[in-house]
Amino acid sequence: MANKVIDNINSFKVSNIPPSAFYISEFVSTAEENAILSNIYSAPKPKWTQLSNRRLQNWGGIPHSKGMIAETIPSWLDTYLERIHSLNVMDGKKPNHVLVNEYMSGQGIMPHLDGSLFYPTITTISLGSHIILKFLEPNEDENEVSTSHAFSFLLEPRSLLILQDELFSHYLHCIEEVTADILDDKIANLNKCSDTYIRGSTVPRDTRISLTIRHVPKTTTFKLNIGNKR
Ligand SMILES: O=C(O)CCC(=O)C(=O)O
Ligand SMILES: [Fe+2]
Repeated sequence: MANKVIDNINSFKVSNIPPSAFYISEFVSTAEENAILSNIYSAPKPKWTQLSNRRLQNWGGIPHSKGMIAETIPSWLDTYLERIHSLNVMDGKKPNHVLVNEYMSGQGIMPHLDGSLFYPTITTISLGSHIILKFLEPNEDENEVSTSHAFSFLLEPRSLLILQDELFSHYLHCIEEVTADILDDKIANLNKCSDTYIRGSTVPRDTRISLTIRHVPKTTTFKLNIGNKR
């Protein structure tokens, strides 16, 4: 299948929610999905970092508040950074970092903000399984930290999600630790998903790999002075 042609990103904007989210279903083809998954799963074991509820891989370097020592991103992965770069959603900056997260069915991620280190655009490619990404509004209560469920996105396998503005900086996001998702009224992008996903139905989860693709500022590269006689 040929690449999806995207000439106007605004036609992918998710409506009726605060700014800004763009959702592109079938951003990568099934053949591309299989190729990416096979490259991720053929990485050596030490490439994985095991957390208590999921495991991850870093590509492009380890981000740090002082910057990042840039590592070359292999071409099987860089293709997708180029494809996202061509959408021009990062102010001309090329994405240079990929966080791979693996979630088995029943695994998730706690509510969080991604933090100011990353340029305020997050892009996520989902592979292998759908998932529901929940957005939580922080409540203005000085005595108690609490949130309320604002809306959700259904992230289909092979889709791309782009988050900016308040969806980056104000609303927390999380993935619940469940083995099946109910497609409830809170899902804001269902009209942009395949019609196999029917509102009200329950969809079992499989293992999902996500690629969170971002621009990390302040990168440096190590320069080796080999044979430098003085
Ligand atoms: O897997 C996802 O879609 C979300 C991952 C995430 O929120 C993060 O890595 O900060
Ligand atoms: Fe996040």
